[in-house]
Amino acid sequence: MFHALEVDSLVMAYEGRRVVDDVSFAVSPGTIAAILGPNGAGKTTTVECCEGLRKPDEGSIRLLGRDRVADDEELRRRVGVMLQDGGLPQSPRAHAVLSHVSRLHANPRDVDELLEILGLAERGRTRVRHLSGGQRQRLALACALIGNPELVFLDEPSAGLDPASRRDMHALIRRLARGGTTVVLTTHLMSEAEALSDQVIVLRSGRVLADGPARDLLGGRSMWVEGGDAAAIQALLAAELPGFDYRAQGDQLEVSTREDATPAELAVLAGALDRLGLHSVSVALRPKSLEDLYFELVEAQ
Ligand SMILES: Nc1ncnc2c1ncn2[C@@H]1O[C@H](COP(=O)(O)OP(=O)(O)OP(=O)(O)O)[C@@H](O)[C@H]1O
Repeated sequence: MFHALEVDSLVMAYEGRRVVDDVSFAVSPGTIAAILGPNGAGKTTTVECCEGLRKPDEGSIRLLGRDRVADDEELRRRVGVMLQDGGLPQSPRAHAVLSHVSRLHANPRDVDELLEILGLAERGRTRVRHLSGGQRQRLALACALIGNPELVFLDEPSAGLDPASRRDMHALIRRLARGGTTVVLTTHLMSEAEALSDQVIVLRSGRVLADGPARDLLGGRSMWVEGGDAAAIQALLAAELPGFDYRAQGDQLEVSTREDATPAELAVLAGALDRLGLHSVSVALRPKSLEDLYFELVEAQ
C-alpha cells in the first residue's frame, strides 16, 4: 500500500541517549495523523527528521514514495512545514513574507487568495511583529501551504489560539485533508487530536506506545457525569468514592476505571451522587476520551 509518510526503525541519539528509539509508523495519503506524547517524548525530533531538518542516526524515512535524504530537493517542493514558533521574520509585512516564500516554489498558490482563505486579507500590510499571536500562527500556516504541498507538517498548529481561532484552524486543516493533502501534526491537546485526526501515534521516551485510529484505540468505556459544575462534583466524588479516576472536561466529568467501566460501577456512582444530594445530574456509560487513553498509556509505563 502506498503511504504518504513511512518512518521505519528511526533512531536518534544525543550523547549516547536514544531520544528516538526504533520508531516506525506510516500515514495514508489524504489523512490527518496526530503525534502525541509528554514533553521530551521525541515528537519534535521525529518530525524534524521527517522534515529533513535533522539527519537520523539510523532508519529510513520515505515521503510521497521518495527517500527523505536522497530526494531532498524534490521533497522540499512537495512538502510543507509549519514550525512551532512560526520561524517568521518580524519586520516585513505579512503579504511580503508570503510573496517571498511563494517565489521559492514552482507552482505557488495565489498569495491574495490564500490570505483571504486564512482570514488575513485585511492584515496583508501589517508588519509581522504587529500581528496577534493567532494571526502569526495563520501566517505561518500560509507559508507552509503556499507551495501547494501534498504533505504538510504542523507543529502544534493551534498553540496559543483562542477557541474561535482554534475552531477555524481545525476547519482549515479538515478542508486541506478533504482536498487530498496529508497532514501530520503534533499537539498537546487531546481534544484537538480527537476532533481532527484519522490516526493517533502516542510516543513516550522515544518509543511508539500506540498507533491507530483513535476510535480503535479507545477500547473501553468511561462513566460520564453531566449537568452540573464538573470541577465541584469531581472534588465531592473524589472524597466519596476514592477508587475511580476523575477528569473534568468542560462541563462534563469523566469517571473511569483501569478497564472497561461496567453497569454495576455506574450504579455505584449513581448511589454516591444520590448520597451527595446531586439529584439533577445525569450519568451515562460512553467510550473513553482520548485524554483518558493517553493518561492510561503514558502513566502505565
Ligand atoms: N539538539 C539536542 N541535543 C541534545 N538533546 C536534545 C536535542 N534535541 C532534543 N534533545 C532531547 O531529546 C529529547 C526529545 O526531545 P523532543 O524535542 O523531540 O521532545 P518532544 O516530544 O517534542 O517534547 P515537547 O513536547 O517538550 O516539545 C529531550 O529529552 C530533549 O532534551
